[in-house]
Amino acid sequence: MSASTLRIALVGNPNCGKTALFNQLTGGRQKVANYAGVTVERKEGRFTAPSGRLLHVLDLPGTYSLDATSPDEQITHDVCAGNYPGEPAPDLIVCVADATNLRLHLRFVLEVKRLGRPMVLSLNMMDAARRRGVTIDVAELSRRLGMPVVETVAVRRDGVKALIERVDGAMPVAAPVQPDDAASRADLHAQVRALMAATVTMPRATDALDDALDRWALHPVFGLAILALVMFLVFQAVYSVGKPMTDAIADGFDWMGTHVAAWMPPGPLQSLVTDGIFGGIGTVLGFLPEILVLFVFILTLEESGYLPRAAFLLDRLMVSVGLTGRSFIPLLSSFACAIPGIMGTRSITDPRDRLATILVAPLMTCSARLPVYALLIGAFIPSRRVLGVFNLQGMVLFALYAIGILGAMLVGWVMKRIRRDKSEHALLMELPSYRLPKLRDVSIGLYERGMIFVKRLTGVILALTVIMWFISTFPGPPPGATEPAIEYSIAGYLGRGLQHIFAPIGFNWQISLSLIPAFAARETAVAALATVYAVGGDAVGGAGLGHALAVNFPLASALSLLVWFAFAPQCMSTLAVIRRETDSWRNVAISFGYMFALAYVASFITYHVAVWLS
Ligand SMILES: Nc1nc2c(ncn2[C@@H]2O[C@H](COP(=O)(O)OP(=O)(O)OP(=O)(O)O)[C@@H](O)[C@H]2O)c(=O)[nH]1
Ligand SMILES: [Mg+2]
Repeated sequence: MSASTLRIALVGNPNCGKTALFNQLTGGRQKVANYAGVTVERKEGRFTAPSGRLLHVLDLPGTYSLDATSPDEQITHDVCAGNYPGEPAPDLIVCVADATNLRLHLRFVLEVKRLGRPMVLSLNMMDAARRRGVTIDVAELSRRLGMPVVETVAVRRDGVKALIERVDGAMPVAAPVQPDDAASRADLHAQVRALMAATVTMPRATDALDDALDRWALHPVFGLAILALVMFLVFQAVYSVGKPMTDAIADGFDWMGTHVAAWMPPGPLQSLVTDGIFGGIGTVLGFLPEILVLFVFILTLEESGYLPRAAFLLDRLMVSVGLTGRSFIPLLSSFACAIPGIMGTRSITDPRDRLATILVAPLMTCSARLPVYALLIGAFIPSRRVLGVFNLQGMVLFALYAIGILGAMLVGWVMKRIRRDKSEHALLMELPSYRLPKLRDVSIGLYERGMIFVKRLTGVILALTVIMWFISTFPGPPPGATEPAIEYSIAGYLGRGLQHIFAPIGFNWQISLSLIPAFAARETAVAALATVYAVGGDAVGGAGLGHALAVNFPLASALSLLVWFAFAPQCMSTLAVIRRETDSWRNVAISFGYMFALAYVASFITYHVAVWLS
């Protein structure tokens, strides 16, 4: 590495804005959110400072202390101490502190100082500090700490100038700080108090708005009512706002498919394009608006500071079902996808709580299941108003999410019964200030999610759809065949084979077959059904797949399929992440096995009750 490159590590307590700073410096798009424990991995970025010097920046998980207690904190500890495999200690530690909460954050600054490495303190969130009337004597703080101190506002483009100027100065940027003598080591708190007294004036009252909001949000009764209302509104909105857009996209694709097909000679290629690409992929793409609406809400909630409050409210309940309040945010992330959810469990200190959370995370309805739900609900549930305001389809969607959550509670409770050590941990979690979400952050988050979806669509889902089209088309029917052509194809044989397993829960061969690609990516079940029915001669463009299903499929089977997807075994990528995060094949087997059994039994009951009732 040349002498002019500088390796900087951003460290600090959780939620002080390290990642926001990292993104601002490097132009990165790492996830920023208003709760502790967002970053759980080491992330690297680089940028060229005005002087031409190349700066390597490391964003690290937040930690309250260098005595690591959870897997994510361990990473920060190892990087700072120079013990991280394959990586020398950073040239400069930029310790980030929340200027509105220095009483807490300075303690960590002093702890890092003991490492005796070159160090700069970044007083972040200076905008919020000024607004609240906090004043800090930066020069005096710098003198007392024996290190450069700069003010930053990580969420503003010009808010990191002072930090860049500081680190872009002559090398070395900062001399190694002198560790304090052993006598004063014992009492970090006394040191913090002395520093605070000499350099910081705090306004007497804390943030009045936060307190006022918390009186409602943390109220044992109103708080829960508000939480339930928030969740309910989210699913209503997904339906009311997303559905019309979905229909428009589906119609657009149908129109395009018909026009493209008119240009092509009839034959296998035309069938691939209309049935496979436009029918299959187009149908899945149509669900993008619903997914994005869901994410507008998730991202807004994440940035608002409300989530840790919800975690507090639910802690008692979560502990009683063998989880912890700490599980709440990883489980909520699993609504996007179980993979970030499972990785988010790294901030859970207790290994058993962590494992329990990992095992139930895939029960949360991930966004890949949304197209499947939306398709089946659209086909089978009438679009009616209930009590004049609520949309029945939206209510069924909400119920499906609720089934996943109840399933997770049940499984957590059973695991708690099984495990011998029943100790519980009190929930210690910081409540961040409420914050109005920034349009820019929400837009970046939405763009990222949208791109993930489109990449899946043009990657794995497209590939699987082409394969599905191929096996549904070949081999062609023998001369003199009496059944529809698809019955003689590979898909027909495979589907009928699988049907032996799934007939007891009401699945026909087409559905049984669609479960295979769904194991790679859930949405593909929709594309696969569209392709299979299209090749089989049904019109699936626009709202056609819904009609094809409604005609070919009894209601009992549809309900059974919905319940199947609520509990269905995780996709392959989730299993791979469980393997990586727990380092055990046994956990993978347990996780897959219990979900398969749960899904099968629940669908079996649903199917037979529905048949009996109808
Ligand atoms: N007002 C204001 N908000 C900020 C500033 N810096 C960060 N934030 C907000 O603070 C919250 C936390 O920011 P992150 O960058 O995720 O914090 P982090 O330190 O990376 O947190 P962990 O990864 O959990 O350790 C987000 O809501 C940011 O939008 C700032 O300078 N001013
Ligand atoms: Mg972070």
